Amino acid sequence: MAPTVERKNINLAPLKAANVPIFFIVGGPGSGKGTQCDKIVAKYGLTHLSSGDLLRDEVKSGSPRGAQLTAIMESGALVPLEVVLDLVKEAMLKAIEKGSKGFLIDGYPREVAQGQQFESEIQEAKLVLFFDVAEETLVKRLLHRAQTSGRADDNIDTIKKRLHTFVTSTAPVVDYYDSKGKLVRINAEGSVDDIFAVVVANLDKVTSKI
Ligand SMILES: Nc1ncnc2c1ncn2[C@@H]1O[C@H](COP(=O)(O)OP(=O)(O)OP(=O)(O)O)[C@@H](O)[C@H]1O
Ligand SMILES: Nc1ncnc2c1ncn2[C@H]1C[C@H](O)[C@@H](COP(=O)(O)O)O1
Ligand SMILES: [Mg+2]
Repeated sequence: MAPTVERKNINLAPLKAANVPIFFIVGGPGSGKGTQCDKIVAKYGLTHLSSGDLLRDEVKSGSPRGAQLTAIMESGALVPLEVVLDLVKEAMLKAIEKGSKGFLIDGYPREVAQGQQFESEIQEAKLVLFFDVAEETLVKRLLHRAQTSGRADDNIDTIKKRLHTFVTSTAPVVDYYDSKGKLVRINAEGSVDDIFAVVVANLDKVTSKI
């Protein structure tokens, strides 16, 4: 049963007024979103917000909402839109207070409605970076990560469910932003550095300096 979602009345004015660039980072589980975001942050100084990390922090906080999230995340399903969007908004506002010059929203949107709601309430994404990786490679990477990550969802059963969720719910996000001319499809099978070179070539096209 989805958690009853208490909506928070979040004042977005400071975020909207800042009007900083926002990039959505999309890709299957294990596609390298976090890895590439770390490198983008080091080069451009943007703020990296991983929706998965924000949810794991909420779980760690011991809040009643966090307890409900654990079961959903371990099942490989998506957390309700309202929950994850409120967490992202709150984190963005905190970062704006600290002078953020822009955002990498990693792991969001995971369904088209998420992207539409974010963009209607906050602002449009400048670009959507999609890290395109074959399922076989994703599974190999996640099973390797499982050896050290300690993540409850890094196990073959949950990995398979997360892959199914990606295909059914998130793949349409790729088509949606492609149809809007916002998608950058990046073959992310190669080395971290080779992929990052393609990321930089695309980010530099959009903003001479972010
Ligand atoms: N280009 C690459 N080649 C090989 N391994 C990679 C590459 N990019 C990332 N990895 C490794 O694959 C695993 C998953 O990477 P990462 O955590 O960045 O993916 P993610 O898309 O953020 O995954 P999740 O959605 O599960 O958070 C990590 O162990 C990472 O070190
Ligand atoms: N944007 C999201 N919407 C719904 N659920 C989400 C979102 N981002 C993360 N989640 C849940 C479902 C994922 O399997 C887990 C872990 O996310 P990850 O980006 O793989 O760390 O959290
Ligand atoms: Mg990640």
